[in-house]
Amino acid sequence: MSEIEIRNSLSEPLSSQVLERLEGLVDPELEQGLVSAGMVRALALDGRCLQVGLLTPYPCQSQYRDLVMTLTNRLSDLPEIDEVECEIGLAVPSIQAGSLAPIPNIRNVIAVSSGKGGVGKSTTAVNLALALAAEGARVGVLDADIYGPSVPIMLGCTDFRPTSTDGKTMEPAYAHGIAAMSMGFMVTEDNATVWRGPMAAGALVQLVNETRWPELDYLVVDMPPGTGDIQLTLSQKIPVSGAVVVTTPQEIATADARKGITMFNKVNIPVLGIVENMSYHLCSQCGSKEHPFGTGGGLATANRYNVPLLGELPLNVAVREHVDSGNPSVVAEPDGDISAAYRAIARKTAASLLHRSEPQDLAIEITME
Ligand SMILES: Nc1ncnc2c1ncn2[C@@H]1O[C@H](COP(=O)(O)OP(=O)(O)OP(=O)(O)O)[C@@H](O)[C@H]1O
Repeated sequence: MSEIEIRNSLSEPLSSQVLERLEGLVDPELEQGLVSAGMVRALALDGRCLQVGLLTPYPCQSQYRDLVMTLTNRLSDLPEIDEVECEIGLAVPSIQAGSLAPIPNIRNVIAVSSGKGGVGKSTTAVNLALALAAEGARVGVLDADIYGPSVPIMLGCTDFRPTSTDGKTMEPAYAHGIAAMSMGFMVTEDNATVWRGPMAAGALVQLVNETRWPELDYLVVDMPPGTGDIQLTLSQKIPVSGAVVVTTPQEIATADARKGITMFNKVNIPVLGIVENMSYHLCSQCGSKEHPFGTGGGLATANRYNVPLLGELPLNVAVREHVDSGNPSVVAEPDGDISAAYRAIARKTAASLLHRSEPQDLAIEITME
């Protein structure tokens, strides 16, 4: 990460003592001390109150409270300090993997893909998008699954029809605090299924470019399943910053996930990690953990390609019921275990994007904690 200037009005030796303590605090996803991670931006003393300004480069709002508590504990034993005030802001850098021009207003595009159909790619994409938003980011979702667009149902906006105010671009739908665009808003499934690969890919590229996206930290793209021409064309025509590969644990699914990783490697798109869906099932009778689709396929694939395993989701009837009703688990049960698992995946995905590429520019926004 590039050298970052700290607005520091503390005098020595207090300044060194504070910086040393802040460096001793290691961000769990960036695996660096707060100073080396570039998160410490401002230090000032107002009487005996130490003011600390932090900026995180990835969304992690649910971690702020713990961070502030740990930080306060670490700093308040210094004799000059009675109180610590902490401001935390989010500044997501734009990561561009290839030579394609960025889409206006969109800092990062994250593709969610699966080698095999039916593994829960759309469920993961929608929950990942909502989890990134729940962690503080500005998020949109593009449903590129042209032959089976499920995002309108999953976000509960099937009746939405795009309109245009300038005759050139379409307004996206807004649901649960995120922007969304889907071919499902415009064509019926029956129409789309007769489209050939190049026509479908062309229509999707047009859809992404002709949507009036608001300012977004992340656009999550729910890719069509598989690794054929349409997926390859999309990966080459949309400036994807990184890809998440969804799989179930069994061999037949992980074999297809491997094909997905190979495809992204071929087009130089960093694979941010693997999500293993339907990893296990908790028996509703006795609570025991069962593995209907085997174990360890996601981890083995992650290890083989040296990419992170971003998380494992259980096979849980609530996950299906939530997306079927247009209220994905992250918004239906924000304090539940499944939501926590998706939020952890969101933080890891965003951090993986930082690990795998060099940031290019930074937008700064400060909020009060
Ligand atoms: N963890 C889970 N637990 C229970 N049901 C799930 C889970 N994940 C997904 N499902 C259900 O499995 C079905 C397939 O999921 P989804 O549509 O997300 O898969 P997909 O990989 O996008 O499929 P397609 O290839 O058709 O696009 C849906 O009915 C969904 O509700």
